[in-house]
Amino acid sequence: MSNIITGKNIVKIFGKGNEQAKALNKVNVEIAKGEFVAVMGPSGSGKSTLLFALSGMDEITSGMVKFGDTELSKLGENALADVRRTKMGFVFQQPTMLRNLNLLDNIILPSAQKGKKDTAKLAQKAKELMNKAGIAGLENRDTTEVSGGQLQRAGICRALMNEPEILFADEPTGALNSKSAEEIMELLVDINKEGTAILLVTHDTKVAAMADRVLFTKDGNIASELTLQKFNGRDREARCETVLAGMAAVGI
Ligand SMILES: Nc1ncnc2c1ncn2[C@@H]1O[C@H](COP(=O)(O)OP(=O)(O)OP(=O)(O)O)[C@@H](O)[C@H]1O
Repeated sequence: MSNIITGKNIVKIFGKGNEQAKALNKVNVEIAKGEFVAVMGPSGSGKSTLLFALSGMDEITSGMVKFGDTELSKLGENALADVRRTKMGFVFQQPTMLRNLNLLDNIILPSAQKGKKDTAKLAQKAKELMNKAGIAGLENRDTTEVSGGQLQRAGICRALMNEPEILFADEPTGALNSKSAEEIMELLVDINKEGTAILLVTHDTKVAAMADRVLFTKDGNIASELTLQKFNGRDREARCETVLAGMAAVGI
């Protein structure tokens, strides 16, 4: 299977002189098209830095990141922004929404910014996604009038508006209770089944256990990885135990 993301010898150093921190130290990583990969590791081990490097959100110090056949560092700022906007989706722990817009408008806003697309079509698409995400009927709600889980689902709908090839998610369930976290994960599993690759950073074993593969980071590198069967809605406990054993094996 061909890769959607290929990272080779990625080094990321923050700061200068005595203040330098090597957040990534020669990381090699490949993500196949349609694959669901979770990243776990101790705080400060480089998980978010890796996600930012692989998505072209942050420049790397050395090494290479490819999206398909395109080397991200060779793209100009506008071309890189275009790849991110049209081929990648982003979900963070706290979705950033504009408070003076309702949920539907927040979902379509980034896609509407280009000014070329028909707003009615975008609204239709957003409604379809909201339906799929279980938040149909909340279109006109203010962002302060929905739960954290509903807001995160809206954030995921927004990330899917452009039908990305890969979704980058940094602790998408980190601010949610366990029931909402599970619902978000089920939504991500469904999205992945439809073909969108996912790279997800998490501290939660249950969340990582739904991925096809788990990368364990330690001291700025991938210390080990675990390949699981495609999640079929069953064997959650056994999968969690496998992930826990994987963590223990690398001492995290
Ligand atoms: N903007 C920055 N400036 C300086 N150092 C940074 C910056 N961002 C991250 N770092 C450092 O890089 C290392 C990796 O950070 P990163 O945020 O990737 O870790 P993480 O595994 O995602 O941690 P957490 O689980 O706590 O979110 C840490 O030592 C961190 O202090």
